[in-house]
Amino acid sequence: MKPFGTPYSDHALRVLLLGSGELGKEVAIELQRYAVEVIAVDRYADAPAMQVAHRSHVIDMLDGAALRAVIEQEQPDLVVPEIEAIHTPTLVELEKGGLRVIPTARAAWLTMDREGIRRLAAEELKLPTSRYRFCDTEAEYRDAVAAIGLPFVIKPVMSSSGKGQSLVREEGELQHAWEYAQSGGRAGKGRVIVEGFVDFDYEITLLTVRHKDGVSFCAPIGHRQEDGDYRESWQPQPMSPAALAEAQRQAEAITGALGGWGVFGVEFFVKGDSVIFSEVSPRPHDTGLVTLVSQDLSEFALHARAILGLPIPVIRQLGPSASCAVLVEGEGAAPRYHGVADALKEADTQLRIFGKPTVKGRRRMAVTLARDESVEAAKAKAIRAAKALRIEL
Ligand SMILES: Nc1ncnc2c1ncn2[C@@H]1O[C@H](COP(=O)(O)OP(=O)(O)OP(=O)(O)O)[C@@H](O)[C@H]1O
Ligand SMILES: NCC(=O)N[C@@H]1O[C@H](COP(=O)([O-])[O-])[C@@H](O)[C@H]1O
Ligand SMILES: [Mg+2]
Repeated sequence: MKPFGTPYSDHALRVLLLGSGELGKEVAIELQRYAVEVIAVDRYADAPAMQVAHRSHVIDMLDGAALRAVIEQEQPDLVVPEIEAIHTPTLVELEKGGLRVIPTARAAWLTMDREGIRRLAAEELKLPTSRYRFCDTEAEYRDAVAAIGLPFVIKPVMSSSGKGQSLVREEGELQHAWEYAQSGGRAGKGRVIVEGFVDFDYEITLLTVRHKDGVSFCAPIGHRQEDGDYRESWQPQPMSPAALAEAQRQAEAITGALGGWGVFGVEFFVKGDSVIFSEVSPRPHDTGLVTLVSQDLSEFALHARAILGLPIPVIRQLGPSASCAVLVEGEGAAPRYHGVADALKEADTQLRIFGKPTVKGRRRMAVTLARDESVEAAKAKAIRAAKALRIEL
């Protein structure tokens, strides 16, 4: 890596963020602390990370030509994907020509699509997963359902935050779930995965950092999901030593196979001592927002250090902590936030408002963060803070 430089100069260390949501905003802030020049890209203007970046571009990141053009124009030292929905074959091509993609272009390519990562995890690495089938047509879907049985989960192969995802418990829900998967994905109609429902005691994200000196794990993060999207997360999630060791083994296997440097959010279902791999993000994870208060180095600070080739000698967990996502539903632009003072009145409480410019449907707009004597108390406090907020559309 070349020396650290000065933004706006010809020797600036330049990072191009592909995706500029709430997670990218925190990564941008952490990179700015090292005077890295940050260029934020997303599909719409005034996205959260664009508001703290040195400059920004609005492009369709699924358009290979548009993606190539912005990278050629900006000549970044590092390209940092922040979402899945990117034309990753273009990143693979450009990497061959010397472009550095975080963690690797292959990792971004394999995880943009549920099929790539599921086949790597289950078929190559033999990690335990739910039963699964991929289908392109409604007839194949009906066959998959017959093979896998009820209940099952259906998801578009390209989607995140639960978009297009349904849990199907009864025959009568089959048709609607198929139609929702066809309309709800980020890249339009097409292929879906049908997964057998995993009956778990709890689920975790194991933040795994691959950096110049090896692999570090954060304490496990527990979370609760609704409609495939996270509502609360907490750290540390209590686990048996056997389950934690097994989760770490699988996380090391999957992140090692993906390679490169950076933070990975490895998701598992846990029942007793048995640990089932679900999926992995080769980047900071939404449930990891809790690390903004639960660790001395948040997942965003860790990502910045890892990708810049800096050391991570220790990660300090600061005690029981929680985060609560603040969602709004409706339609409008430039929302107003009421009750901020109320949300912050309790000790050890924090808030991040992302500054998303518009809402259409349901959207995560902010997160509350809290620490307390126990994970339960921290969670209750973060929920109270979130309830104190009112978003006016
Ligand atoms: N096979 C399954 N069995 C049981 N629960 C599941 C299964 N698949 C998904 N879920 C539930 O739905 C949640 C979201 O699923 P998943 O992580 O695959 O979706 P996603 O859209 O990729 O979400 P994100 O991008 O936010 O991680 C899981 O955290 C879990 O609670
Ligand atoms: N589970 C993935 C996740 O949380 N991704 C985060 O949400 C943003 C998209 O939000 P939006 O849908 O409100 O634009 C992404 O840019 C990323 O920060
Ligand atoms: Mg997930």
